[in-house]
Amino acid sequence: MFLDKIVEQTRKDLIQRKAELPLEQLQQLALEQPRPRDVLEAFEPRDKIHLIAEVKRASPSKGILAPDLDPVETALLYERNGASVISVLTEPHFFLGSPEYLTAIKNAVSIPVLRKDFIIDEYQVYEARAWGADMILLICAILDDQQLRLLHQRANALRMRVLVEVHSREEAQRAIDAGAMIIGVNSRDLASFEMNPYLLRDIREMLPRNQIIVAESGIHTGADVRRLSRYDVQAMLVGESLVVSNNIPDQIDMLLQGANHSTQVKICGLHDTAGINAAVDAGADLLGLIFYEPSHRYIAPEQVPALLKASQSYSQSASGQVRPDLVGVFVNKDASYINDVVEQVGLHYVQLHGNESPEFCQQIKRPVIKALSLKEQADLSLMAAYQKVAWRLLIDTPTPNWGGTGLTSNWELARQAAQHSKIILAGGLTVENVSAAIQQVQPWGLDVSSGVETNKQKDIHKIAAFVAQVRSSSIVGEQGRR
Ligand SMILES: O=C(O)c1ccccc1N[C@@H]1O[C@H](COP(=O)(O)O)[C@@H](O)[C@H]1O
Repeated sequence: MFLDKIVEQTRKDLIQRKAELPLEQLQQLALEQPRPRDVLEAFEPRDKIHLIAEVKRASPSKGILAPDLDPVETALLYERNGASVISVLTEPHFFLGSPEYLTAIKNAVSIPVLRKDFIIDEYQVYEARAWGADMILLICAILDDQQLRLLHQRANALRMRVLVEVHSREEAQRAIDAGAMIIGVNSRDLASFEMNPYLLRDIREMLPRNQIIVAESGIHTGADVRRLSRYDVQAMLVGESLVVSNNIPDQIDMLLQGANHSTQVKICGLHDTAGINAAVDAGADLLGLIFYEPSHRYIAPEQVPALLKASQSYSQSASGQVRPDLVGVFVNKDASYINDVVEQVGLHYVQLHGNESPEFCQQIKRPVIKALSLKEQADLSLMAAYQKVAWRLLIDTPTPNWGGTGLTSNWELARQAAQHSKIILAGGLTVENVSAAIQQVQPWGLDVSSGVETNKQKDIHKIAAFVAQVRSSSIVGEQGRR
């Protein structure tokens, strides 16, 4: 197994390095270094997704990636184009990294530098500092709790920050217990190299809101980074897609713009396979299911698992394509009922479209999208209380039927709301008006139902056209799609 192999090799290498340079001398070198750069400051502002750009020539899962890569030139290019931190592989056998790269890069750039390696011994923590690192990586999978704490403390004593990498709920809990302030969720299993694109979605809720969360591995496309915006991470660590790119500035721009300025699309009121297939194929980000009986779009919760299974594009999504997230829409239902449906259906988000109070929102076991109807300026004050408890606010048209009426909402009020919060705009959106809505309101996301229907049935052509129109109207479209 790769992890065993690399740890064994690292132990062998360490015996030699310790013989060449005893720990006491190394510690002295580490202490003589200028104070590390401020990593936490590099991740400001916290509501932006920052880039940790990696200098990597090879990887054991992909082989040689960039044989001719110039580490310093590459790092400088990363910095010039908006990276917040540079990650440098120092492992020589499997990643073709080197300590010299780290020191040379540290001397060339003015942003913090991460030593990316398989650290199992405090000797390596002192090495990192002596070579100029401002931050180290600690991988939960190769450390027990005691080692994790000890190495974390050693790094902090040298004023370095630590990126603690996890690949499961258990490891995430261990990272939290060890006091990690920066937690990296690696979608790649380092034992099998298998990717789990849903890992971040599955464990994001258990990660503390005030910690810095870093998404790691498999970040290539506009769709990949748009997903990160849904999981509220503060940074993404990207190596491969940068070093293999023939235009690094454009690739960085696509990643940063996509993560921070793309528009999410929710296709709502889906209740048949044709509609679900069309929404998935079009590249919708969120699929909405209406659990409000009076609606013609109502679907019974117990029917949903079979429906999703029967929808080929959802159940057997093409390789590289990640399934959209599921949103359940409820109107004034009991919290216990909603929480049961969440489990039964496997919902990722709950949309509350009635008179639910802020306190009610807190009883829901998934992130809440709270729908608000803004009639007049004064209604904007409603936002403050809900903003604290809801994951996103959805601005819809005020109507007696709660929603899904095809009536356009007040875009001017929505525009003002969008200045304070990441809002989802709903109500009367169509392929014809959606570009203007994006331009005027600049919402985080869009939600459409009536506008992609013909005769009250989802229209697969309208769904495709709507999503395509959003992608071409947003600052960031689908460039970079694999
Ligand atoms: O679509 C419904 O039937 C519905 C019923 C009750 C609450 C909300 C409902 N839909 C929401 O309405 C908007 C879409 O509006 P439009 O049809 O595009 O005008 C969206 O938020 C749906 O979740």
